[in-house]
Amino acid sequence: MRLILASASPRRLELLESIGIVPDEVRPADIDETPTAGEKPRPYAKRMAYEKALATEVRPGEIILAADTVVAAGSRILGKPNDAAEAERFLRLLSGRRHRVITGVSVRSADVQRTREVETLVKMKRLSEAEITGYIASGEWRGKAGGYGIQGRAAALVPWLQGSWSAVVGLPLAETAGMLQGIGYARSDTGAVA
Ligand SMILES: Cc1cn([C@H]2C[C@H](O)[C@@H](COP(=O)(O)OP(=O)(O)OP(=O)(O)O)O2)c(=O)[nH]c1=O
Repeated sequence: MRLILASASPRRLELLESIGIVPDEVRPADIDETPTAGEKPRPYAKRMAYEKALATEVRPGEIILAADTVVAAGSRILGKPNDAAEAERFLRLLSGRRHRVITGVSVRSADVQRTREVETLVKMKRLSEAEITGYIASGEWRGKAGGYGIQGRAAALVPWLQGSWSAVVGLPLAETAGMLQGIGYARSDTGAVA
């Protein structure tokens, strides 16, 4: 089986490789990411992962893997900020609060598609003005849901989380490995030990 990672996210590729799963090809999916009216973060993340996998052509012998990560502040969906001002608004919204990070994952073969979502509770400390300014200046908010990356400087802003760290970074590894196995992908397909 050939594994096709339908994602442009460098984090997802690194996470997969960290558990010995090396995609044979990376084929990013381009879909409309607009939420439907009143759509809640959890169903939205699941739908996005489903649609990314569905939008990617699958040939016999291939497995498509796609994911989508959003930050939820209450029922508000925080995606990737468009600019520094929006990233700053997101940080102010999350400051001192518990919030949820939801990652949808979808796997698809020529015969079947399975999709699920994983939710993690994250506590962000109350941020000082200096912390907000410094973080925005670092540029690390770019391309990251909610405007922060827990794998970098923002680790200093998150005292705890409950759930899956890898899901926050972009791919819940235990769940993804299980889903890949369930759809017929063996790690030995990559030459690594099964
Ligand atoms: C919350 C958080 C998100 N992120 C990243 C993971 C995702 O790359 C990104 C959310 O954007 P996504 O839309 O999920 O993914 P993407 O646009 O980067 O890539 P693709 O759609 O092609 O798969 O936010 C972190 O790296 N660290 C974090 O702590």
